[in-house]
Amino acid sequence: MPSPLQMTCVLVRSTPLRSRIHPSHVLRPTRGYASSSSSSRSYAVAGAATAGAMAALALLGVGYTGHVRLDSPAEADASKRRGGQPDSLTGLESRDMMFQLQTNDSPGDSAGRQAESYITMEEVARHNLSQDAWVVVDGKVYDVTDFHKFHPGGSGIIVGNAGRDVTELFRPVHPPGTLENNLAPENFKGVIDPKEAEAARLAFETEQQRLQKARNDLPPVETMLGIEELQEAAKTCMTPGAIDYYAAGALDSYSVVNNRESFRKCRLVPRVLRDVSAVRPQTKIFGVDSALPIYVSPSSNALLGHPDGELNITRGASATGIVQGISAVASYSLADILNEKDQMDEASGRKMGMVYQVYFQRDRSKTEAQVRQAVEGGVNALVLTVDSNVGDNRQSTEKLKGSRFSAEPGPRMGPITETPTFHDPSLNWDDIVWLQSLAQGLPIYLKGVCHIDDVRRARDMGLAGCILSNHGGRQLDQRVTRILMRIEKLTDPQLLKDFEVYIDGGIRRGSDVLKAVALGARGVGLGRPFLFAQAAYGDKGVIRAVRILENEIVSAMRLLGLTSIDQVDPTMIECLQEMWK
Ligand SMILES: Cc1cc2nc3c(=O)[nH]c(=O)nc-3n(C[C@H](O)[C@H](O)[C@H](O)COP(=O)(O)O)c2cc1C
Repeated sequence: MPSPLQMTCVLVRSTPLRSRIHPSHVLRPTRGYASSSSSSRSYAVAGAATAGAMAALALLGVGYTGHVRLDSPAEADASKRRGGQPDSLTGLESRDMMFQLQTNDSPGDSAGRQAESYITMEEVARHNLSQDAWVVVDGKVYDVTDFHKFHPGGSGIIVGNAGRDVTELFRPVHPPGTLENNLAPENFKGVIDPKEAEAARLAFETEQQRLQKARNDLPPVETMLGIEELQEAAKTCMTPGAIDYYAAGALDSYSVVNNRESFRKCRLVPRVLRDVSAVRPQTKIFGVDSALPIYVSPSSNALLGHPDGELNITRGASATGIVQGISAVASYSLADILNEKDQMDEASGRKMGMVYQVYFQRDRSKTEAQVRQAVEGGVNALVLTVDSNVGDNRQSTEKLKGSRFSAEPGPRMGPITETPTFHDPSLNWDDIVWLQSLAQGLPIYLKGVCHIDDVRRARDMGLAGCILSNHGGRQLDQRVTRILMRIEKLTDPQLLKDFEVYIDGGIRRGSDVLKAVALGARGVGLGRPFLFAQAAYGDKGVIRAVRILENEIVSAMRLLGLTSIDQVDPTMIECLQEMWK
């Protein structure tokens, strides 16, 4: 007969979208516990870890089926407080992910001995350095010292929050199983005092309730009339951290502001007395038919704004006939997104356009695996981003972390002094040949180019095109923001003959799109507008954003005397002299 404290919890995921946890990644709380292996300590760890896992998975909005024996009064009470059933969890159908927590230790009945085994937040706070980094997620403590260097979202976000409870930051952007897939059992250090965990859980829930209410109170999506209005609406139902992640620019955000300003400093010159009864804004982007000369610029962490994240964008892009760019560090896996695309293609009877953005990782085998998966998955083109070979340096983000998580100045030096270990800083032109060998003939575009000589070199290497971009002002601040001037210089008919140039950054109106096209762009990318739109209204927000832009593009085309996109030409734009200074 099993001991009352022999617990087996088997949780099985209900959606097929996420990746499978390998049996070797099963979390075994007792093995990883930092201190002694006394049974009372092991029990405390196992019990709280089980409770924490349940709460975490439920809060992630994922349904599970399974069972758990919670025979200790403390566990039963904790479960009741969470509104759960003390001895069973039943739920949605089971499919593809299994998460097991097991311990066979004998009971320890002393509350004193249990408390002894907890890790305090004070102790966690001592591990706040890049060479000694612990974090708390759902009341459990993890040592992420080795892992943070390889974090796809950058080392800085982890090191900047080392020594703290990161549940609120972690949960919205990581699918279940992330910790188990990336950390060894030894990295699990134990659990924090349930009182402290409870306080963190309550704070999290209060914030979730606030956000849910704000989401319910959003005005109907049809009332949104402009991209910036959509963005502002989204901010009302996002955490300050999420808003900052989407909106922030590097250092002084000079480039973010100037991306927007540069469009305002150009004016359109209409032609009159032309029959504009039938206007066709359609064009080809990345070799694919597109309803409009716009595409979704690949951007990470859509999940931060909405639980369906990038899938919202896939649905919205498919419904409106525009191309979706997938970030190499998207919050949903490429497999999930391709799966969603297949479903949308089947439902609509046409194939949506999709391009995959590549980062060169230090571990080339990972880059190779991603590229192969994208090519085999049927994407239309590869976009290699070449402007991000260091970690993020967003000052507003650093400040926010400080105020939200600690009053202490604490060492937050990740982004500034750490050598990035995810991005390969040795990336150079020779590597392009390697990417070409993997691409199996798919067109490759370079994203993040500004200098005319780099554009020429890309063309000479047989690439399909370049995206003139400063990464939405998120990388090198003060990087050239007069990108329209650059593109004008590119209106060398020979250069643009067989080579496509795109532009992104600060495009918020249909007139901005036409200005870029007038200066020689094949099309334009938008990053933040789609992130925010889906954050507020899911796929409906994405569709609304496209409809807003479509409406503006078509009406501007009529007013400019244009019936098709190829009629837009450089004589229809004047840029203010100050732009060229
Ligand atoms: C939150 C966020 C995440 C981004 N992630 C990526 C990324 O993973 N890869 C990439 O090439 N560009 C990324 N970008 C840059 C966008 O692709 C695009 O260049 C930029 O957002 C365009 O500026 P806009 O936001 O003003 O439209 C990101 C931008 C934002 C705002």
